[in-house]
Amino acid sequence: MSAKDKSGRSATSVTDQEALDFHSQGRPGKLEISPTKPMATQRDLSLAYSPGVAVPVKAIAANPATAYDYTTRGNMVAVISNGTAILGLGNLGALASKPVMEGKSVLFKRFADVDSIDLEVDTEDADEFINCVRFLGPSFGGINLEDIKAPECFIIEQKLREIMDIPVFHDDQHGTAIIATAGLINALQLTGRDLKTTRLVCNGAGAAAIACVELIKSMGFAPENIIMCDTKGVIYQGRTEGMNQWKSAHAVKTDRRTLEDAMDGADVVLGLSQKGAFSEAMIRSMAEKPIIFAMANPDPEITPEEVSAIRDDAIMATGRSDYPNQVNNVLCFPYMFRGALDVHASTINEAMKIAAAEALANLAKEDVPDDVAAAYQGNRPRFGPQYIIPVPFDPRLISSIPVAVAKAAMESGVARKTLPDLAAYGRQLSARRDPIASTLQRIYERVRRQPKRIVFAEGEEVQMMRSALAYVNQELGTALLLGREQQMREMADREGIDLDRPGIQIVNARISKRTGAYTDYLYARLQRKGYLYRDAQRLINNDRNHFAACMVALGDADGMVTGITRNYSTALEDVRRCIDPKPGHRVIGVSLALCRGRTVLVADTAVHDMPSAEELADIAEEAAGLARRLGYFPRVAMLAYSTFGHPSGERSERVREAVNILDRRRVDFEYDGEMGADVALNARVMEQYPFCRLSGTANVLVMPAFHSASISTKMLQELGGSTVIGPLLVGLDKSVQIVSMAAKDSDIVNMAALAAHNAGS
Ligand SMILES: NC(=O)C1=CN([C@@H]2O[C@H](COP(=O)(O)OP(=O)(O)OC[C@H]3O[C@@H](n4cnc5c(N)ncnc54)[C@H](OP(=O)(O)O)[C@@H]3O)[C@@H](O)[C@H]2O)C=CC1
Ligand SMILES: CC(=O)C(=O)O
Ligand SMILES: [Mg+2]
Repeated sequence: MSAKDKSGRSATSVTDQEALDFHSQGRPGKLEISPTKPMATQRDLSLAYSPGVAVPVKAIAANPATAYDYTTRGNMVAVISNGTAILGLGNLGALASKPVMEGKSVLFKRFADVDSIDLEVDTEDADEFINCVRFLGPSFGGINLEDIKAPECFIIEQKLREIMDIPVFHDDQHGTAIIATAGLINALQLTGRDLKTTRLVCNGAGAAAIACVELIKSMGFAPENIIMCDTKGVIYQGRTEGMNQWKSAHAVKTDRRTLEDAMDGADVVLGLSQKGAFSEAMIRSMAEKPIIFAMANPDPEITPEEVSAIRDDAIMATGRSDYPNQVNNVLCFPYMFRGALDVHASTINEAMKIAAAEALANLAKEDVPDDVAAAYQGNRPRFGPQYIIPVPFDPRLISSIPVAVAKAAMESGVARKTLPDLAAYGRQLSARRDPIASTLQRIYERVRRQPKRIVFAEGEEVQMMRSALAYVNQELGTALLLGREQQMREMADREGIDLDRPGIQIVNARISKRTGAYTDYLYARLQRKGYLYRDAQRLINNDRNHFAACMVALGDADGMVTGITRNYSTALEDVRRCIDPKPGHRVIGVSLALCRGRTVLVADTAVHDMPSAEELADIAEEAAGLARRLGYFPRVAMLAYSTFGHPSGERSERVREAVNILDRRRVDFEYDGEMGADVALNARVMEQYPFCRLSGTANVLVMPAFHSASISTKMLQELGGSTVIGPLLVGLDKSVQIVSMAAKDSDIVNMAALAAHNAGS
């Protein structure tokens, strides 16, 4: 199975059911709001609310600029829509637009650490809409208008820009225009074209299309070389049907009347219209090395498969993430607002848009460093027809685009705050991205390059079936579902799960031809531990964890995931009966705790109850190794209740001795201790120990005992709002992951992907 087909399509397609489940599981929707200040004591209440809150109120009344210091305004953007042009789905109303708007808000946070809330305004009347939004200015640092149809969007945006003193940015217009222009600059360069003589057709004359054509013209395209089309065909001078002032501004003198006529001999076509609008004949009639941006969402005007079936000289882009060259405004709006907010910009002007387009275009030409390569679907892309624009997961976007935007805002006089050191600003921006999201993305991409056979041991459980399907749908490899076929099929039918999807295999232990081999293998391992042959036989016949682990041990599967029907330690015992530690390694559990853009690995959260000093040193080595494999530079803190000898105590001595052992082993990673968690995680506290050998706050925490590891990760999850992944099993000779009994589908798929990833390392 390959991760990409001929058109370069990668494997991120999802089923309708998966999309619905994703949105409905847990807390419905994709967003929640959480406080940033403690609200625990009477004092907190007095500060946050009456009487303390009166102080910032008066300060803001006296000087409105201080709202950026005392409230969320400076990092808060509203995503506002009336749902009249939801993606390319048309006018489905304000309520139906909510999933897209929540999605945009989440992308703001994920990609640029901008807080955002969606507001759906239930009117199609431009004046009513303007009246609703115009009074919201004090709440936000910026307004991102979304999926509002033309021509009302032009009136709405223009009016709001005039009356509001914060950036108002219609993403479908300008976000799209910036990305399309960046991609086009690069595609023109690759095909050796001069923008002054290039002939371009833009299909669609709505929000996105008009803005694209305007920005392209401002970059130097000749107006007479651009033909726009809409549902009525070519927009020519003198046309009266279906016109408005924004279309008229781009009407050209031409005899061409249809999209077919317009595309004949054209160098470039931009699709900002609807699914399937381009025919094969139209694409055939274009000039040599045509540039085709089919940007309608969710389905493009023509697919890359259709184009590659008829021509092999095209540069092709779509708005989707599962093909190369994703020309989508997600590459722009988070970073545009990041830069604008950070200089308290009063507006987003042409200079800022052009700066963003140029920065994006230039980024695609830069060499891709190692830590970035993994974001690129497993390949190190080189500037060329399949790579004209960075992908949304490129971690360099956050540190380059906002810098260009902020600089342009300062130079063009719309910044109300000056950033004196842009290089330092760039470095601060890098720290804002969420490292685990990139890490998981990287893991998925690596697995797609080398798909693996993972056995889902509890195959009769509905979560396991769903996870197996998702595993296969994401082209991570083959899912081997262990269980009784009839029971599984009945359950799958009831739940609407397609078990006949290529890539899913049902393995029935009772009728498997491998039962004998597994029993022999297990008996050979257990015969001197009090087990008879028939005991081994019973374990293989009746226990899915033993059967699955033997499949992995004997090479019939590459990895295994289990855990929802049996507690962690029981499942681990089952597995350990069949699989040994990797020679020279120790089996441990490592949890990944993700909180506020920071990821720490915590060990050992699964195996050692009260580790000795020697064992603690082993745990540090295993955890540092995992950190490295996940792409981190390990900085290991050996935690205790004391810090560097104070207060002294027997338990801390064990941790200190572990540090000495690591010294003697001359390990090749940073470590120090013993230290408290505050010293390990807080740079200011760590400064009080200038001799500490860690070059920054720790990203690997070795806990002194299982109970402290377990208690602290669970507290982080329940009280600290952290996401905790794992424990990941490390150190086994074969790849096995055990999920918690409460695991959701998405947790299981992540663990299956991690099992597949480890099977390859
Ligand atoms: N990749 C990206 O980042 C983005 C993609 N888009 C996509 O662009 C498309 C348009 O969005 P938007 O501009 O916001 O919507 P609008 O409703 O503002 O505009 C739609 C335009 O498309 C035209 N149109 C519709 N169907 C056809 C067709 N078959 N042939 C020619 N023209 C057609 C309409 O013509 P008429 O004027 O005659 O009604 C109208 O001019 C959507 O598919 C959207 O998903 C939008 C923003 C970003
Ligand atoms: C991507 C986007 O904003 C759209 O298709 O409307
Ligand atoms: Mg949109």
